[in-house]
Order: sequence, then structure tokens, then C-alpha cells
Amino acid sequence: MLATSSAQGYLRQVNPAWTAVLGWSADELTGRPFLNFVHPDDIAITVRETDLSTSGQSTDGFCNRYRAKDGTYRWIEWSSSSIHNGVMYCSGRDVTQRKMEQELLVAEQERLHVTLQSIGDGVITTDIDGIITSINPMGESIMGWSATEAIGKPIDQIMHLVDEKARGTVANPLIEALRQRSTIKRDLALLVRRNGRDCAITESASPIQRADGKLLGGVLVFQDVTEKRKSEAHIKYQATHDQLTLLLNRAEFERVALQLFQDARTNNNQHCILLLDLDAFKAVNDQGGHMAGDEMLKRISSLISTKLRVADSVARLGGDEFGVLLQNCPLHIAERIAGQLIEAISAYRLEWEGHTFKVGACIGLTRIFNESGSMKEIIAIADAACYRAKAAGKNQFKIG
Ligand SMILES: Nc1nc2c(ncn2[C@@H]2O[C@H](COP(=O)(O)OP(=O)(O)OP(=O)(O)O)[C@@H](O)[C@H]2O)c(=O)[nH]1
Repeated sequence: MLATSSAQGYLRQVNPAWTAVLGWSADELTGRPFLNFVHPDDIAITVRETDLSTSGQSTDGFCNRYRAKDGTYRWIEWSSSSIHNGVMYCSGRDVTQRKMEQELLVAEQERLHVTLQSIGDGVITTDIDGIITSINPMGESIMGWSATEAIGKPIDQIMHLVDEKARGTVANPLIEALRQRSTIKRDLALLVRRNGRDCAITESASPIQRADGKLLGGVLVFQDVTEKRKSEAHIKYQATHDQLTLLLNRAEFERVALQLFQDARTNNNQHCILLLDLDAFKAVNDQGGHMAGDEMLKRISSLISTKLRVADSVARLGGDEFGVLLQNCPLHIAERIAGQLIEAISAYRLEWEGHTFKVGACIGLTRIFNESGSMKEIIAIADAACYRAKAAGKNQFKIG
């Protein structure tokens, strides 16, 4: 677009490109101040640029908006203007499309920036060598490092991840994702924060690649799931434990028993099961009240637990019945343990509101080995043995 104007800013001549771009005919433009066509927001800057130009300074790359005949505005970029004998010479071109694309890009970047600032996930980006290039506020808060401190450092140095169980250092998934050029998701690592405290996180790391496959860097998205893990663990504990005694409950006991049963079948190992029923427990309730009975159940539970190895399991199956699973235990050892349990329980005295209470115990004992029938049959055998012990005069065990 070429034009001449007077020093006062009146258009004198315009070439056909003006009509093509703005829709005005040459007659509609000439003789009128060009500022009449400039977008109101661009008038001040246009006046300034015009002053620069008339004083002989370059205005290359200056853009302003001109009103087209249909009422819309077009962006014009001015590449040169000069003044000669009171006549200003200008040349420009329509850059509306480019401007719109730039605005879209800026809006997109702004949206992305706002999203990253406000989302509840930690987001870290790195270059292809795993050097941090950005970290959002949630990432700063989870890790305890500010963006200014973290940017420019290797991600390994800032983000110390350890294995939840063994606590050995684990490789950062982002480094793996960059190496493998694929997304890596993990949810078992612990992040050791800057202050040394652990935080359970889930992570998803992906390489950032251009459409042609060229690697540009990586992005790691992670969440602090410490509270979620705690509540999951709490729910699991509630579902598998007896609330009064905190021993395993019946369902969990049966699950562990089944595991041992399968192990005996597959690996030819031998385990033992003990079903224990307190003797004369009802009297504690009747004479001391239900709370005394509860206390007795809790104390007996601890007593049983102290007599077992860590690998063994003890459960309250209901009322005053308990179950014990002795892992990898030959029968003669199980007999000895059954005898010790009976001895310890019958020797125990509960002091409650000035009264002393005692109970006894009967145990039915049997093996879980490769020739055992079903788990149901094994329990029935132990149950019947316990019944026989009761019938034989209490405070004793029988083998089934
Ligand atoms: N305090 C308390 N008592 C319970 C609980 N669950 C069951 N019981 C009571 O435990 C008693 C169990 O009954 P029994 O096994 O027949 O009582 P026992 O006196 O030990 O009988 P024997 O086994 O024949 O010696 C009943 O009185 C139940 O009410 C509980 O959670 N707390």
C-alpha cells in the first residue's frame, strides 16, 4: 500500500492496494486526514510515529489499525515513510492475518500460563538433558523449592525420589521418559522434600516432541497423594482388623489361611492352624460387666500376640474365639505353642474395679499341608478338635 499525504496528515494519493485492503475508493480516501481512518486506540501512537518520521527517524515495523469500509479494522505495518518538500511518502502492507495469529498465540500462552499457575498438580518442564526450565506454584509447594532456585538445575538434584518400601533412591521418571521417548506413569515412589519430610506422590512423565519427532524436552506432572494414601491405608486397616482388639478379623484370617493353604499345595510347605476359644469368659461379663469383658479380650489378645513370631497371624474370629496361623511350623512346635498359650492365658489375672478375673482356653490344632483337603475342611477339623478339648475338661488342646 503506497500513499502520499500532506505534512498536516491529509491523504493526497493512494494506490489501488488501499481499495483492495480497506474497501474505500481512492476518492473516498484522498483529501481526508488519514487519522480519520485510524483506530481510536492507535491515534496517539500514530501521531508520535508520524512526528518521528517527519523529523527523519525510521518508523520501520510500526503497526496501526485502519478502518475498512465494512467497519472492521485491518492491521497495517509501515515499512518506510519519508518527507520531501512537505509531502509525506508512506508504504505499508496488510498484516491482519499475522497479527491475529500472534494474538491467538499470546492468548494460548496466557491460558496455559494461568492453567499451570492454578492447577492442583505439580508441573515441571525440563530441556532434553533434564535441566529444569519451569516449575509451577503447586510444584514449588510440594517440593519446597522456589522456581528461581530450581530453574537451571538438574531435576535429579531437586527431586529426590525413594522407593516406598526399600527407601532406595529411584530414577526420576522424567529422565526415563526422555531416554525412552515415551510416557512413564508411577505411583509408588516417595518424594523426599527439601525439608527432609516424605510425601507420597503419583507421577506421569512425558517427552515433549515436535511434530517431526525432534525431542524438545520433557514434562513431569505429579500429585501429592499423602492424605489419600493415609485414608486408603486407614480404610484397608478397618476392613481387615477387629475394632476392639486390633487383631486381624475373620475375613482377613481366612484370606491369609487360604494363602498358606495354596503355599502348602504349591511349595510343599507345612503350616499349622489353631482355633482358640476362651473358657468361662461369660463369667467375666456377668460379674464384672461388659467393659470388664472387653478389657479381658484386649489383654488376652496382646498376650497371644506376644507368644507368636512376626510371621504368624492372629485374629479375633468373633466373641471369645481366636484363630492363629503358624507359618512354616511343624506339628510338634505348634503343640508346644498351643501349650504355652493355654498356660499364659490361664495364668493371666485381670484386676477390674477391685475384683480379679481369670479365664482359660481350649485349642483345636491341625496342620495345613499338601495333603490337606479344602480350607473349609481344615477349619472344620480344627473346630472339632477345639470342641473335643472343651468336652474333655477345658484348658487343653487337641490335635485334629
Ligand atoms: N465383653 C464382651 N463380651 C462378648 C463380646 N462378644 C461376645 N461376648 C460374650 O462372650 C460370651 C461367649 O460365650 P461362651 O463362649 O459361651 O462363654 P464361655 O463362658 O467362655 O463358655 P465356654 O466356652 O463354654 O467356657 C457371651 O457371653 C457373649 O455375650 C464382646 O465383644 N465383648
